[in-house]
Amino acid sequence: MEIHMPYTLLILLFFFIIITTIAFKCLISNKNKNQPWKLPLFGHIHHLLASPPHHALKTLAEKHGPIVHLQLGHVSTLLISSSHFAKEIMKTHDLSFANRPKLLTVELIAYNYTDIAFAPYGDYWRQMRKICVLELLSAKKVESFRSVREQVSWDLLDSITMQRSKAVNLTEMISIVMNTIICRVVVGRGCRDQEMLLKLINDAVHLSSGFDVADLFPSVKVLPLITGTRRKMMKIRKELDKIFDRIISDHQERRRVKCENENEDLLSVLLRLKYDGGLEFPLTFDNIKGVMLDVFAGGTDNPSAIVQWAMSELLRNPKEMKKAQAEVRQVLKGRQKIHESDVQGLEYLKLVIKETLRLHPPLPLLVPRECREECEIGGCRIPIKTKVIINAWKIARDPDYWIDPESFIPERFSESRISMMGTDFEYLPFGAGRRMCPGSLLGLANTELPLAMLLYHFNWELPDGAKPEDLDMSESFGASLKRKNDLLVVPIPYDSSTDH
Ligand code: HEM
Repeated sequence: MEIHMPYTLLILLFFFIIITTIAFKCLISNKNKNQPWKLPLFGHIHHLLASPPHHALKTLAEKHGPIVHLQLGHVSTLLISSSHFAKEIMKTHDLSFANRPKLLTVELIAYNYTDIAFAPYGDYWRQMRKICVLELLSAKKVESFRSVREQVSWDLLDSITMQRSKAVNLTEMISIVMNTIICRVVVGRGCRDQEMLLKLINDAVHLSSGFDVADLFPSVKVLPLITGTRRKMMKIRKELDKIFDRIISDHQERRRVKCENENEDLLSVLLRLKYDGGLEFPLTFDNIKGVMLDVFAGGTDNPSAIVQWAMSELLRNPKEMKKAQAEVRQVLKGRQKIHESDVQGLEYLKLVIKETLRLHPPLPLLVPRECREECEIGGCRIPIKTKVIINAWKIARDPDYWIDPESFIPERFSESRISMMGTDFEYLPFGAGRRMCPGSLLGLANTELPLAMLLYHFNWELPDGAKPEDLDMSESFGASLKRKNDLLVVPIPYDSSTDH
């Protein structure tokens, strides 16, 4: 049922929230000072909804300490902002925090939590995670899509070259590249309704950030009806479902004629597992759609954001840009086309990506966890169902762990052994522990080749003679941490003969 919001209802709702807010006054306890704080909640929610939440939460942590208990609406939330407490959550007590919170927005969109990212910790999640790690996103599987990445990167080269030194919208171009790669990885070729699919997923993930009013007041059942969240999510869900159904039936039709030696795309793997049987939880079509949703959501926007931020940082730091270009040009020695094997030797490029992930992690607050067994963190008892937000973005800019943390210095990783794979808790672009990202290999492979290609074939300038320091670096918090404004740049084709 849809309720079209009459104003009186809205006003009533507003007062209801204020009253419950006052009743639930936000208890913020600073564990460092061992002193409870009481602050009106509404101001904080307003800040969270108004500015990028990782910024607002950083300010909160600076004021109240690295472990803060806050009542976000009706949701009891633990905010973690230090490497020490991140390790407590994701290593020492990983099992106690292996759940995800239940969000109405996710329930509506992620096939009732039967995807992987939001499935509750338990046997079903373990089965799906195993399929993910062994069958869908293993190093061998990622490697098998090498030719897809090469072809799509070469197509990008052609479309930029055609612009003949006019300004190009790199944001749009990179998004298309990532969309195309992930469609071919999942379906074996371009998806029907590709653009619409990705828009819907983007809208869905944006609404599922956990900061939607309906998710902050889950016990107010009428809220999603009044705010329109339920209507919006149901609309997205219906459209998405239709597209996924068409993709699956097209795919089954095509696969009736099976070609020998053809690389198995991810949907083929899932359908094989469905029909071969033998799984403790036989896969339904909804389960398959849930996994596809995760792969599209994780595999499109995140790598796209990394390439855009890396290019933005290099444009703002010409010395580092020159160094990255010199490396790839030296390795390729004037060859016409870049291949994935060339990327293996690009040490500086990898440092650039690492430093980009430090300053601009696509998921700055990771994916929230939820406490499933009572435990003690920093001397506090954490009850079951407490939601946990880890501000990985703040930790990765903390002067306690990083020298000159706001500056882009890829070299900082050259001597350091800090890994991005969840063992060093001051640097967590892919999270850590049992629920760590299983798609890091695919995500990085999809990032490295297009970035190397951009650096090899072109020199880059900002339009209208703008200076590096003029480049706007504002962020927009959504499905992933993106540039607020599209990245417009002028490509100058690089002529290797001028180097000699
Ligand atoms: C390269 C960019 C990527 C980044 C930075 C990234 C980051 C993350 C982070 C921070 C988490 C939460 C980890 C935690 O809770 O500790 C996560 C979870 C997840 N990611 Fe990624 N991701 C990326 C690419 C991908 C790709 C390409 C896929 C799939 C094709 C993917 C699929 C997932 C899934 C399924 C989860 C949930 C795992 C679970 O709950 O068991 N990600 N990702």
